[in-house]
Amino acid sequence: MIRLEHVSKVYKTSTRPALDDVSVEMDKGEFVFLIGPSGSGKSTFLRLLLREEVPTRGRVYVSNFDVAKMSRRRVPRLRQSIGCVFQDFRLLPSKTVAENVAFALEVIGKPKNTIVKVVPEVLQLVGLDGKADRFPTELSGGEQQRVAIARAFVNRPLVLIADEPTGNLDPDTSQDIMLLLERINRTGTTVIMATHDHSIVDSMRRRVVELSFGKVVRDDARGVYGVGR
Ligand SMILES: Nc1ncnc2c1ncn2[C@@H]1O[C@H](COP(=O)(O)OP(=O)(O)OP(=O)(O)O)[C@@H](O)[C@H]1O
Repeated sequence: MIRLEHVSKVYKTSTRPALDDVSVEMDKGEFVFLIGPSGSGKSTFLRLLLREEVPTRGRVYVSNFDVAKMSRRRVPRLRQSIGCVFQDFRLLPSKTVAENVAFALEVIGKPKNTIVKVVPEVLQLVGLDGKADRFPTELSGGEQQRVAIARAFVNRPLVLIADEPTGNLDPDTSQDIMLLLERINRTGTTVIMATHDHSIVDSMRRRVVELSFGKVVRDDARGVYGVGR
């Protein structure tokens, strides 16, 4: 599903590689935590999957896309197969909950009758039925993140990338969001989550890929955040 082969990334303005000879494979339906200290290369890893950056060396494959080599014209199709959730939610403030989710489908040209059908379904899945007509400012942080997850998932992506999705949430709300990501993972969607949250990683016991100075220094099938540290 996802494969990096000897991937290095050196940004133009930097001497040290952000990623340094990374080879890793993630299968369909896996739930993977990407951990490591600030600056270890997690965001760079995720940006390469989305073709927001291209590697300096190596190959990146997502599903049947040869991501680094594909033409610019095909990039939107790659991005349609990857849903993204961020720490800061990134909702459109002038649109309601339902409109935020619907917008993700409108921009990829889905017909109106499909949108009218699937938006309520996904809002129910994330536990937001009844809040469809609220604006983001009228929601709690946890509810806003649920909208962001609904928006990322409504097109049933193959992969869901979550970059610090619980970074702005309290521990209880974070647990609720993790339950939701687990539920989405159970539908067969591969979930890759970058996080600094020790307790979440320790409680979930999923695959842990740890980066340090751009290298993969650990890859545990059912890992915890820190081993002997
Ligand atoms: N656009 C860029 N231009 C130059 N250097 C960059 C750029 N983006 C990241 N870097 C550098 O690449 C390295 C890896 O950064 P990256 O953002 O991937 O780390 P991270 O693990 O996601 O960190 P954090 O946990 O703080 O988000 C760092 O040294 C960073 O300064």
